[in-house]
Amino acid sequence: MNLDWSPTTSYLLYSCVALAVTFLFHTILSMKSRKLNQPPGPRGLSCIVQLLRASWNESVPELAFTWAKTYGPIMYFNAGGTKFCYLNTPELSRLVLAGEDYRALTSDRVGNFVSKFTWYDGKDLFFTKFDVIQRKKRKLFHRGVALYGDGVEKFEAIVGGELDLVLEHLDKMASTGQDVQMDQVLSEALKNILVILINGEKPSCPEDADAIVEYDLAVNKLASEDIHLVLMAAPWMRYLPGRYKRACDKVIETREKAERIMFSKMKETFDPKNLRGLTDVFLKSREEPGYEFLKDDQHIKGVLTMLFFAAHLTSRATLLNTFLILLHHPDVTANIQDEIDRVLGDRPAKVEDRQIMHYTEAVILEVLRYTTFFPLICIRNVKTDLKVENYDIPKDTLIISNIGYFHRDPKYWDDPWSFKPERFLDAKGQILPADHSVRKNLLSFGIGNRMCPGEVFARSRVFLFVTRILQRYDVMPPKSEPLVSCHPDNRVKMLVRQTPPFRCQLVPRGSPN
Ligand code: HEM
Repeated sequence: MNLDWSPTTSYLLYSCVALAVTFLFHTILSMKSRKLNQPPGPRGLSCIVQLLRASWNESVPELAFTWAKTYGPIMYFNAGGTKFCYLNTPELSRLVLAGEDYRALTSDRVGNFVSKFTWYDGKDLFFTKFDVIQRKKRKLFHRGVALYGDGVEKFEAIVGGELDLVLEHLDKMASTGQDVQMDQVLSEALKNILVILINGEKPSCPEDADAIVEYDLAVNKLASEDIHLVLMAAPWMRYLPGRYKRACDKVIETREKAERIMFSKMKETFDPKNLRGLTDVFLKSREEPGYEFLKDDQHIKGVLTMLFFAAHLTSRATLLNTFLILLHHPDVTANIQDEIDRVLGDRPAKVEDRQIMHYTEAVILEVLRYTTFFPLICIRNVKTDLKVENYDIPKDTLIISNIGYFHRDPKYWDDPWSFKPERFLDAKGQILPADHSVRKNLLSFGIGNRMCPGEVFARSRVFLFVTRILQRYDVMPPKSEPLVSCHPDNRVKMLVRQTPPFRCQLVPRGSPN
């Protein structure tokens, strides 16, 4: 047999051996803590091999799903020195992440390789402790987004403006009778709205929004399981030529431009009497007592670029999943259109209409459950040793809520792999209240002190998009290609899983076809 020891083969072999040794070393070190009554879970070499294989194939959530079936409601394992505890039920997620006895101990996140590398050693808003600085940043986020009072009107105007452009674009395409590339048209509007939220104004040219998206995709690649799990255990891998170094280099390469657009350009034209968007809110606040830490530009840059990361692909996934699912469920589309005709007639929806358009709201909740495109969430760090259900969870374990598993567990959801908005409605067709047991089992936005602060923004925006587009068009499968499957397995695998590109036909409502 002729073995060809090319540089790539040697590199791969070297990397695999080095990684296996690193993981094994940490696992042996962790054996001494075995005396504790830790929750069940995979152990030893088999755990490492399965994890390495899954991270290579970007299928850690699938592995977590299988393990949850094997090990039950709570599981624990050690991956190369990082201790993980997965909560595989909504009850345990609520208890450990938000319960009175636990939440003070489980509200921290810690910097990991991605946050340290990308956001100046953890000067962001996500991978941080729940300390005074974090709470102040969250407060400024709410002040800047201001989805209350006049803020709602401003939000409706921004989204409405972008939707006008979307409809103009769609009208042109629909009039040619050609299929519409839905993901492209909607993504464009979504990213513009985020840039407006951050800067207070539209990107000065399309390339600016694209540059931010390019940076965002680079960070997502670095944060994806296949890369970051390995870099967490073996940070030195970033210096070796190959996929890990490439991922790190891409972040550095794209960061400068994104920060120039979101921060430096705004700083140059900042006027404290005329606050345009979130960047200005942060710039102004650094003059307030208690907010001096913001005089370090890296804190503001870290928050802004991290916000784009938190908001962009999650919103994109929700909106595109909604349309892809509607294409497969014409009955659901017809029900939404009935509700639009009954409640709105020809006027565009307002955010407050969410409270009376129960069916549309139920569809959005079911999209979040059925697709669960962000399957492993929360990622909190345990502050001290914990006892959960008689099990010992050591200090510094990472707690993860495995919503990818329990959002599809038949114990909580009847026929979980079917799309059924009715599960969120009562017998009178009213949306179940947020404290209803069914709603409480849906944890797409997390729970507790670190729950997603962008939930209202995200759900309101999807609502405005869906109602406006379905008010105008019937959406139908494409003529030029088979309809892409809407099954959650058929997704582009990354940290926040995305629909594959898809087309559809848009036919103006009421026109003969
Ligand atoms: C459907 C869309 C979205 C989903 C599913 C989602 C989901 C999540 C989840 C699961 C977390 C972690 C929560 C926890 O640990 O308990 C989170 C955190 C966060 N999200 Fe969202 N998110 C979405 C949209 C947004 C948007 C639009 C924004 C901003 C405008 C945003 C900003 C944030 C921030 C800043 C955090 C970190 C909060 C903290 O650590 O204190 N998200 N999100």
